[in-house]
Amino acid sequence: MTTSLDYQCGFRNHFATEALPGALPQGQNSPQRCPYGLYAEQLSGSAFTAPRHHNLRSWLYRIRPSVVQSGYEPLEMGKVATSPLDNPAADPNQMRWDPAPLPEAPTDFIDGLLSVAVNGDADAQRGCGVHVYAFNRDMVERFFYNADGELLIVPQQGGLRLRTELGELDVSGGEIAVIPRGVKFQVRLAADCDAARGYICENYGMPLELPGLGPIGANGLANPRDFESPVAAYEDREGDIELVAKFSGHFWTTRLDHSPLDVVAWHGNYAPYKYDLACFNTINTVSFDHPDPSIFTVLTSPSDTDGMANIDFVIFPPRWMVAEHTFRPPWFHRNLMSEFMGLIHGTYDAKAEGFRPGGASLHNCMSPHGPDAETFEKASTAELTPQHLGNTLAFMFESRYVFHPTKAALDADFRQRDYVDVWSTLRSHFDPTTR
Ligand SMILES: O=C(O)Cc1cc(O)ccc1O
Ligand SMILES: [Fe+2]
Repeated sequence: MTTSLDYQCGFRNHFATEALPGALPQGQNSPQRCPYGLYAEQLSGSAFTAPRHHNLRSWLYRIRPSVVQSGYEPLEMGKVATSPLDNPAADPNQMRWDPAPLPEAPTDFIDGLLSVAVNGDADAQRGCGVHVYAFNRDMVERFFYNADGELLIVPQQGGLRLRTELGELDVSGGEIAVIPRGVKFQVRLAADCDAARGYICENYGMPLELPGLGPIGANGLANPRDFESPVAAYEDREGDIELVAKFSGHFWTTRLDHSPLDVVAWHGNYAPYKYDLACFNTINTVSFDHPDPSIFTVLTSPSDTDGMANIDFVIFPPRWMVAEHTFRPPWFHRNLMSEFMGLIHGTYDAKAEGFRPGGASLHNCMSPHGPDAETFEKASTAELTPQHLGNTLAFMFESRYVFHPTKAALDADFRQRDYVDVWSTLRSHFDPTTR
């Protein structure tokens, strides 16, 4: 039996939490001596001088400071790629993949990572890596941190227990979690499952934030109070421990003689968080036409250009469809922004079949896409009564930077090489004599 976890609520609140009474220093960050003999350590997720609304840092009170580690050695991780690739291979073809198979051999979260597409430049802190994970073993004596970006984890199958320096989070299909850049953590399977699969957006750029709501007003879409961060939890454990780092596109490994999850208390606004996508307050048309999918933005990582996201995380949640005299599914389109999509469960309203839960699609900058032929025929003649689209949860990582699929993804036997055929039977219906 797993115990259910406590959380602190609110998006990026200035949290304060202690696992032992009085462990958190009061009134200052760096007392001459911290309670319980703890060490103080600041973890900065932004430049010290970032504007206040982008300034991210937490103070950690831990049993040993993070500097207590030995030297890092390179670790071969052939299936994980970072942008820019050595041989970038983006092309304008629409691409789609079936779900990555679950492993048969014992595989933990790190070994179960496979990169699908990457963009931007990790060292320049722009763009992202899109990965899928599939694993069947807990990380036990192994921990991980990522200096290249924050990790947006989108579970598709199976529950995860994320054990982080700042406390623990449980997430499963329909929820998401974000592990900030640099935070040490390990991933275990939820008690009731023996394998897990999902998607990861490794965001090299500005940390994800809630989108501005403009004329929507003060409420709606993802509401801040529905985000949950962990309470402090620590283990005082010695052993032969491995700490894996991803740094500048490469993996590195070092040994520790203790668990890095030794933070007894912390305060600040730089912390992991989770969010249940079912909490999303979906706003859509109640008159006509299919709005742009930006209306479904959960989180956004801005770039240096206003309105052009480094990454938008967008969902297509269960909702009512009520538009009158409208072709209701997504329209045919070409987009400056590049679109990577995944399906958490159910069916996506632009694709009658072929886009399977756990699968993925990539429609790069200006590559045409839209409803498949079967969806187009059905939706063009459907009776436009209010319809509840219940069994569906898709998402998109939309980016201003072109995605470069990895060689592994291009060569994967679960890639659908005939994807473009889903549109091949769309014929001309043009008749200049009939309106
Ligand atoms: O291409 C897609 O399926 C994603 C998408 C959905 C939608 O409702 C409108 C535009 C868009 O790019
Ligand atoms: Fe699209």
